[in-house]
Amino acid sequence: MMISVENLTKRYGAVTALDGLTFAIEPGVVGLVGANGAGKSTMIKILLGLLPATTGGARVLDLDVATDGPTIRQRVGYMPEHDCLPADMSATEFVLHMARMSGLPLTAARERTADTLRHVGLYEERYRSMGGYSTGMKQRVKLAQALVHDPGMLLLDEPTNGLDPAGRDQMLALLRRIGTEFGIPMLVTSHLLGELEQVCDHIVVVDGGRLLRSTSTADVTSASRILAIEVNERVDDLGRALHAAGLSVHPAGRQIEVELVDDSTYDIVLDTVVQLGVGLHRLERRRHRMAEIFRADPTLDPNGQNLQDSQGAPNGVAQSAAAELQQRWASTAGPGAPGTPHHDQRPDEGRQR
Ligand SMILES: Nc1ncnc2c1ncn2[C@@H]1O[C@H](COP(=O)(O)OP(=O)(O)OP(=O)(O)O)[C@@H](O)[C@H]1O
Repeated sequence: MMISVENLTKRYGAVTALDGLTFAIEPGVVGLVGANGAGKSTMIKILLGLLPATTGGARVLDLDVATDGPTIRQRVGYMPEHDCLPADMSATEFVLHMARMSGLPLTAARERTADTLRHVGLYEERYRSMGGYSTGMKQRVKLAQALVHDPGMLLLDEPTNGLDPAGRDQMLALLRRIGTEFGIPMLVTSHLLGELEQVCDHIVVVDGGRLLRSTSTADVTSASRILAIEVNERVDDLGRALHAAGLSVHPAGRQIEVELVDDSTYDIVLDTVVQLGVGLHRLERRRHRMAEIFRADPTLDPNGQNLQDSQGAPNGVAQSAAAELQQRWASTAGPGAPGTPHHDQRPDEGRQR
């Protein structure tokens, strides 16, 4: 097991930060997701053996956090959430210092520092003072110092915090590469479920210190029976034509979704696209999204907006918009007819990433 947690409770005076958590996770890229204050940082500090549990316990790489803290911290690389970098040092000086602190001889530490900074994507800038770095560059240095001593596992606290959408995507891709190419298992925290499900093999969801769900991502995000179609023009015409051809059609922003009945559904879609003479940009099976399990069961999701990322509109909005457009395509009046509103954006579409 990479991490196992048993009946773990942590109280700070009257505040219960973790409340009787039990779960076990195999090595891989694992996400710990929860709104701000859910208890993620507390969990990481307990796993590092830096903070004692109030009751219950945990094991990391089969070591007991209560008694084996120093060994855990030798074997695990830790990226803290907050900015902790000395402004007047360069990335090279800082990461080299951390490599030396972890016990590497000077030559090896120099080599590892250069390699690690290159892996995280810091090049010429690595000789400049970190005070002038962007948030993205600082996050990369924090990641590099966690990696430099070749740890057996990583604990990363909010590595995408403060990054713009492009920076988030780059950081997530980097983490995925570290997990798969270098084979380093990791626990990464975020308050955004949508971004963790892109890169994690397993997700643990906490809320108010309690466990909501611990699940393999593949179990939840398996392929759905929905085909997404994107064309270069005349989306409404295509929607009407597919409906007329007998398919169950739903608008989805600039895309159209149809229910996949069997292989003939693909033929109908392709024939219809050819008949209309429009350009086909994309035809693919949708995957389920993890937020759907929370939408399906509101009792699991007391802080839905936080867990659902930026797509957390209530499901009813999607349903009524879909019904309206379904009607529009079924009728001959076409778009623009009175009483046919155009808010055809489903909550899981138009993601601003
Ligand atoms: N040292 C402390 N003393 C008292 N309360 C604390 C302390 N550290 C955390 N808490 C409280 O414990 C709860 C969990 O905090 P924690 O920092 O673990 O959450 P988090 O999920 O990491 O949130 P964030 O992403 O905002 O850091 C919060 O209610 C927080 O206010």
